[in-house]
Amino acid sequence: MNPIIVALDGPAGSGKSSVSKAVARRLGFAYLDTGAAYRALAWHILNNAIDASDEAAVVDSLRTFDYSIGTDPDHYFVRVGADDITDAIREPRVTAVVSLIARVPAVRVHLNNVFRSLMQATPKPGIIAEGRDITTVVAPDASVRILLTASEEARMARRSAELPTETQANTASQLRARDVADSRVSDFMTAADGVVTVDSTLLAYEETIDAVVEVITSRTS
Ligand SMILES: Nc1ncnc2c1ncn2[C@@H]1O[C@H](COP(=O)(O)OP(=O)(O)O)[C@@H](O)[C@H]1O
Ligand SMILES: Nc1ccn([C@@H]2O[C@H](COP(=O)(O)OP(=O)(O)O)[C@@H](O)[C@H]2O)c(=O)n1
Repeated sequence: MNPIIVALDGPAGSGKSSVSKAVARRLGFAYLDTGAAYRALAWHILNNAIDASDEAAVVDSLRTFDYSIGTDPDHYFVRVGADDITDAIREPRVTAVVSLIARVPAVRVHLNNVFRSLMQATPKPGIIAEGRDITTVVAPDASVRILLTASEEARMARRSAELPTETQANTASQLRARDVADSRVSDFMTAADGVVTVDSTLLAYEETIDAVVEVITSRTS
């Protein structure tokens, strides 16, 4: 049987990764972090000293991009070849170049095919895939489509709490710049037709999980 697909989009720091992972655990679903693939490609490019602004070189680097990701929420990992880069892809040097490579159309086409294969191959009854364009481009026919939002202030406070070595001002300006760059590629600030918005600004973390689970169960049972 085809797995139930849940598509979830939103801006940086809205809670996509942490909430999707927790929701997947609760429902016995798999979890697909699509941003990790863009981050892994950015890491691969830095690792091979390729200029991230050179589109042709970025596209060429896909030939040697041997990517794998864990979709079990309890065994999450990100690898390129034999390198485990689960933590390395969160480093600010990777975050700083990821939007540059994510704007390249051939990169998006390549990764979207990877995402669709991973979703179809899940051994679980469902999979929750999160990113920027899952509800609109990667899986517009998903059974459930959600936009997870939060005010810019809340998102910045959350990201700052995760990156204690960075100054708050640095984290905020990087997050803002990335949202601006990313929103030129995908519209993840407004819900497309049929997409349910969950605003987490005034919700506690557990309440956000409950709200997303409620949207999914009300549409799949
Ligand atoms: N109400 C909330 N909803 C979602 N996340 C929250 C909430 N309150 C605090 N957080 C925290 O904010 C952070 C959001 O980060 P993350 O899940 O990586 O977001 P994204 O994947 O959208 O960038 C996590 O550390 C999460 O625990
Ligand atoms: N579906 C997606 C997911 C991520 N991305 C890109 O990948 C980057 C990292 O995504 P992420 O989800 O890990 O970022 P955070 O929101 O967790 O900070 C984004 O800034 C986008 O440039 C994308 O273009 N499309």
